[in-house]
Amino acid sequence: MSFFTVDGISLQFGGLKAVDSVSFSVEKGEIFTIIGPNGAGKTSIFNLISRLYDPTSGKLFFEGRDITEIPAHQIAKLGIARTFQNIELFENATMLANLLVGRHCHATTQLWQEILFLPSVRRAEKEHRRKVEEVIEFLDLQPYREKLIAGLPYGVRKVVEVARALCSEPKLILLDEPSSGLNVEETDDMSFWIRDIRTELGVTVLMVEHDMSLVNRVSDRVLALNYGKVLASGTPAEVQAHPDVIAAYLGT
Ligand SMILES: Nc1ncnc2c1ncn2[C@@H]1O[C@H](COP(=O)(O)OP(=O)(O)OP(=O)(O)O)[C@@H](O)[C@H]1O
Repeated sequence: MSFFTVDGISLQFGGLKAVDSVSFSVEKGEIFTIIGPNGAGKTSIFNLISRLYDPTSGKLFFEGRDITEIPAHQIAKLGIARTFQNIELFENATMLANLLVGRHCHATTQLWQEILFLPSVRRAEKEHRRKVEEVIEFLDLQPYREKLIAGLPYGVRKVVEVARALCSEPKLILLDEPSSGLNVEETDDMSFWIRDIRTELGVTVLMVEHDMSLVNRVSDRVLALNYGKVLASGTPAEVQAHPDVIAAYLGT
């Protein structure tokens, strides 16, 4: 069985099939990208995987386990983290505080233990801080540790969003349009981070992306969607040469 499998999943909003019987599998260590024109259903698939939406039909499997009915708050604990297209950080908190929130799924201490500040609480805090510092180092975010998110340039906030997801120590990371809003140089940097996340941290990457230069540089395999349905899947070159994909992008 594959590392992660989407099996015949559908999502209906009233009369609209946003996702229509989509199936695909991601292998451990892959960078797998979903592409498609606006409204194709890409973000809806991410929202299904992170369990923000319940599928109308179909199943999701992670490491051989059926996760279709796992509640959203337990998904991070299983080892799946995500970023959002429109950056979801606490604007008026420091970067460090935002990254510590990313450790929430590893919280093991109870409120009463925290009030008494028991040794177990101090040990857990040290461990959270150690992990967060590792991620800060990995993504070269040292200069921004104590800065408020609201004061950071957009390109840095995009990297902090990735950092927050990495702080939960995921096995699978979902990146929703990591290059959106970035300039060419920042997109270049993002492509290096994505490859390093796979190569150095061993995290499997499932990404939604519009920038085809980034898609071509980092993806092992690509899945193209339109109107909620799979048009083609394969290597980036195979998918982009597929007549249905060309027609969807040209709007013919
Ligand atoms: N909460 C919702 N209620 C009703 N319709 C929705 C909802 N969310 C998405 N849709 C519709 O479902 C379809 C798929 O939307 P989705 O956001 O998944 O597409 P997308 O491929 O991510 O698009 P984009 O590239 O523009 O982000 C669209 O027709 C959209 O209007």
